[in-house]
Amino acid sequence: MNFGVFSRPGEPRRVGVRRGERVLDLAAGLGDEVFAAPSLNPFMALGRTRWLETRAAVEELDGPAYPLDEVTLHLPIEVADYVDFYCSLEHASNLGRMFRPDEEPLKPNWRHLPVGYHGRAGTVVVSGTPVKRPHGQLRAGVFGPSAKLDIEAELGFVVGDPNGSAFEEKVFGVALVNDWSARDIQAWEYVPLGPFLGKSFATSMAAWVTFLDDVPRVRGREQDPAPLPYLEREGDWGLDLTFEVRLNGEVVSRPPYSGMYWTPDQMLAHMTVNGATLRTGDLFASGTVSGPERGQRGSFIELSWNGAEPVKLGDGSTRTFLEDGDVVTISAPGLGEVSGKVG
Ligand SMILES: O=C(O)/C=C/C(=O)CC(=O)CC(=O)O
Ligand SMILES: [Ca+2]
Ligand SMILES: [Mg+2]
Repeated sequence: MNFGVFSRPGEPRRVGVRRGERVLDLAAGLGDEVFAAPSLNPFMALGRTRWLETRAAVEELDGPAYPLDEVTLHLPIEVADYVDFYCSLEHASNLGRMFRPDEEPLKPNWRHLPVGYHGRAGTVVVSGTPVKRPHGQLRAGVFGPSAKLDIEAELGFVVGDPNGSAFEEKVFGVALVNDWSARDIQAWEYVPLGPFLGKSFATSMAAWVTFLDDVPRVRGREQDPAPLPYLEREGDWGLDLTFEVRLNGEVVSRPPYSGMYWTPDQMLAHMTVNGATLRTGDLFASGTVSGPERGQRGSFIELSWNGAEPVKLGDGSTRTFLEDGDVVTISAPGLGEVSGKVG
C-alpha cells in the first residue's frame, strides 16, 4: 500500500493512499484527524499496531477518491534527518576505481560496517521538482556550473516510530530516492570529510511511501567476514526489487536491489549503535544500487565510466553526464517513481 500527501486546488494537504490512477482521501474516508495533516509524520508516529489497523481499514474503504491528474502530490514526510549509506559492493568498487585509481577499490572498513554520511534533510524534494544544475568549485581556482551532474538510484527507508523495538516496528516504509550528485564538485571537495556541496543541492524522493510489509523480501547477500554481533541480521531483509532508470523515456539501466551487500536492518543498527536517537521522519537511503552488469549500474559516472565510455542512446546520440532539459525517472514495480528534470 502506497501512502502519500495530496491537495486539491484551494484545499489543505492531507494523507491519501494510491489506488490505481486515483488517490483515496483518508482524512475524509476514515474520519481521523491524524490524516488531516500536511505530512505522514503524525500517523507514522502512532506505531505499527495503528499502521496495520489502518492498512486493513483502507483495504475495505470505499471513500472519496480523486484522479491523480486532479491533485498535487507533495513531499510525503517531514524529513527529520537524512542519512545516505554506501551499501552496494559493486557501486563502492566502481567509485573506488574511478576516484582512487591508485588504491584498493574498497577501503579496509567497507566489509566491516555499512559506511554512511549525514546528508541535508532540508533539500529533500518530492518527485517532479525541477533540479537546478549546481555551481561550485570544480577544481583548484575554478568556479562554475557542474559539468558532471549525475544521478544515484537508491532506496530510502522512512522511520515511523522511534520507540519500536524490531526493525519493522521502527521503519514505516520505503520510497525511491534519486541522490543527485555533482561529480566534479564532489571529487574536489570530499577529502577527507566526505560528500558535502556535491550532493546537498537536491535529493528527490517518490511521492509515495510504500508500507514495509508490501515490499517483497529475499535473503540478504552472503557476507564475508561475518559482521560483529550488533550487525547480525534481524531476518531476511534483502528486498526483491529491480529498478528501472530512464533518461528522457529511454531505459538506460536496471539496477537489482536484491544484491545489495548491507541490508536495511544492518543500516539501522549501525546508525544507532553509538546511542544516537531516532525521530519520526528520519530518512536513511541505501546508497546507489548497482549490480555486476554494465546495464545494472545506478549512476552515469558508472554507466559512462567517468565519461570515458559514453552511453549510447536510441536516437544515435550519446551521454556521459546529464544535460540541461534531461528528465531522469527511476521506478520499481509497486513503488511508483521518482522523477526530475534538470534545469
Ligand atoms: O567513493 C566515494 O568517494 C564516493 C561515493 C559516492 O558518491 C557514493 C555515495 O553518495 C553513497 C552511495 O550513493 O552509494
Ligand atoms: Ca548517494
Ligand atoms: Mg543528494
